[in-house]
Amino acid sequence: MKSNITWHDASVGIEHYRKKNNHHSGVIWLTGLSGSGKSSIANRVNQRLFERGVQAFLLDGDNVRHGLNKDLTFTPEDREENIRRIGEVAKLFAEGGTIILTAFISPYQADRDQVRHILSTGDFVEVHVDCPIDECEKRDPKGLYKKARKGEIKGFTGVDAPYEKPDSPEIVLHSDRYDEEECARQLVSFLESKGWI
Ligand SMILES: Nc1ncnc2c1ncn2[C@@H]1O[C@H](COP(=O)(O)OS(=O)(=O)O)[C@@H](OP(=O)(O)O)[C@H]1O
Ligand SMILES: Nc1ncnc2c1ncn2[C@@H]1O[C@H](COP(=O)(O)OP(=O)(O)O)[C@@H](O)[C@H]1O
Repeated sequence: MKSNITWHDASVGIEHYRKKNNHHSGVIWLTGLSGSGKSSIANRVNQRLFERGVQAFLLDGDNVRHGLNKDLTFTPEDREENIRRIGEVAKLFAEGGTIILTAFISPYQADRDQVRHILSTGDFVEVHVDCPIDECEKRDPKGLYKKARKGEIKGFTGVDAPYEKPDSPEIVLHSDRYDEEECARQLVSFLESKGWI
């Protein structure tokens, strides 16, 4: 597979982009149950960064599954491949100087670790959007828990498929205790404290 493929180093690299943008670049990886608030929080953070002139971009679960990953299902193997591809895409964005926010359930620690390890140390921020399943189920913004409880969706995360909480995330957002605005504020101030922005 790997033979006949040559790596090309570009003359403009990650440090040039960072210098031009005047901020760090890397991957802000939000993980959590469906309905925990990943998309809402990531969207607000992206908006805040944009308003500050930061080169930021949001990759969101449902949208990626409509395009790049539309061939993938929700088996453990396909979720792994989903996260692997997203990780590679996120890495390219980071190399181009962007702060990329991703909002995927990404239920397996090993898959999240794999993404962490393809990035340079410190360039991957694992964000646990922590919300108890009963609260997620109460919100049920897309009616999917209802369907899963009725058996109309099989292998739904938190119902009949696992969610492995992050072992050591860089930050935990308690989206059951704090509203969207406050969770977004906490994440932005974390990025400030790390000198990313
Ligand atoms: N079986 C099953 N389990 C979990 N989620 C399901 C399932 N089927 C469809 N959906 C919808 O797909 C969204 C999750 O896609 P992800 O790409 O984030 O999932 S994963 O990271 O590969 O596990 C998820 O979106 P969010 O609610 O935004 O998390 C659901 O809307
Ligand atoms: N603190 C909070 N953070 C994020 N979303 C919240 C919060 N409190 C309530 N919500 C609501 O919960 C729902 C979460 O949906 P969504 O952002 O799509 O979650 P996910 O992407 O994790 O599936 C939205 O309707 C949102 O308005």
